[in-house]
Amino acid sequence: MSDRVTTPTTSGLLRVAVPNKGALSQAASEMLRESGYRQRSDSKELTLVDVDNGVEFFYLRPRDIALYVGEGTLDVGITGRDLLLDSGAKADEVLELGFGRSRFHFAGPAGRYSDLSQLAGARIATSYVGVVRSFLEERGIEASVTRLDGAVETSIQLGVADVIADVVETGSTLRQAGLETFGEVILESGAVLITRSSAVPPGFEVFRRRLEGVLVARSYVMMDYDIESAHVARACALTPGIESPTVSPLQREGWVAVRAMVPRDGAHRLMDELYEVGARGILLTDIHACRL
Ligand SMILES: Nc1ncnc2c1ncn2[C@@H]1O[C@H](COP(=O)(O)OP(=O)(O)OP(=O)(O)O)[C@@H](O)[C@H]1O
Ligand SMILES: O=P(O)(O)OC[C@H]1O[C@H](OP(=O)(O)OP(=O)(O)O)[C@H](O)[C@@H]1O
Ligand SMILES: [Mg+2]
Repeated sequence: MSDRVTTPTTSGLLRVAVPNKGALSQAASEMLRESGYRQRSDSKELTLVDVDNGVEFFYLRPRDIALYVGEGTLDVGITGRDLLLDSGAKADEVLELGFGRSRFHFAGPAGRYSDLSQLAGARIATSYVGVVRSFLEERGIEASVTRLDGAVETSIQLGVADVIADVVETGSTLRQAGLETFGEVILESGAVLITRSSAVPPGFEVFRRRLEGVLVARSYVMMDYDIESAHVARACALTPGIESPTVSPLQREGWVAVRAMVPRDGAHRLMDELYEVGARGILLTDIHACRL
């Protein structure tokens, strides 16, 4: 990152685009709040300045965010990978944010389609024309693609399309429409942080590190325990921490206290294993923020 070019912004504030509504909006604002930034309290607010943290937030449609960032109008954005790819904007994904995960699929009436070769000559409805066209082109499949704004599942029932290509999360919308996916996943999506790698704005690294800190804080917990010095090596092998565990002497002769960050997943199993090797007073605590 350090070899990237930086360009000054006119206001001196980092200009950040945040989804104003939809599937990514709430989780994006929550993550920013956890990163120490002010967030709007009213969903009608369109912009918000956080002078103390050197950031100005613009609440925009997630589909438009990649365009603003790609053109350099805004410095940074949070949007979906599928929307970034669909836009063809010259913005780059720099961090996956761990929410808004979905898969992009072709789907048709249950039982009718099983293979992508059946797409040849089909009428495909989608809100993601860019993604679908490049997928078909790469495979040399000729089909007609129609752009719809949303609720694409209904287009088949209405006779406008034979097949749809859309975001699938739980699959319940497809099921309700009597549709099922077929063929390989077109792409795996999720919320991502984007910027222009060719012109990284000042203040971007601090912003990225704050969000990364939240990701780490969410996926790790702090583990503390006491153990006899004779067993500490075995215990530390189970809890190596990020750099290395902290081992401090206890008042009680021959015992030490150990502190290490451990992955949240499997932390309870780890507590069982630590108990087995002699650890006692084992505590798990949440981490609220972190810089590694
Ligand atoms: N269950 C979901 N439904 C829709 N989008 C989801 C879901 N889960 C994650 N996403 C992601 O959210 C982004 C699209 O956001 P959203 O659906 O809110 O926008 P939109 O379809 O343009 O607007 P709206 O649905 O409010 O008209 C995409 O990146 C998409 O992959
Ligand atoms: O697999 P599921 O959990 O059912 O979620 C997927 C559905 O959610 C989104 O619709 P959205 O509510 O954004 O409406 P839209 O289609 O009008 O964009 C998406 O377009 C699918 O229709
Ligand atoms: Mg939608």
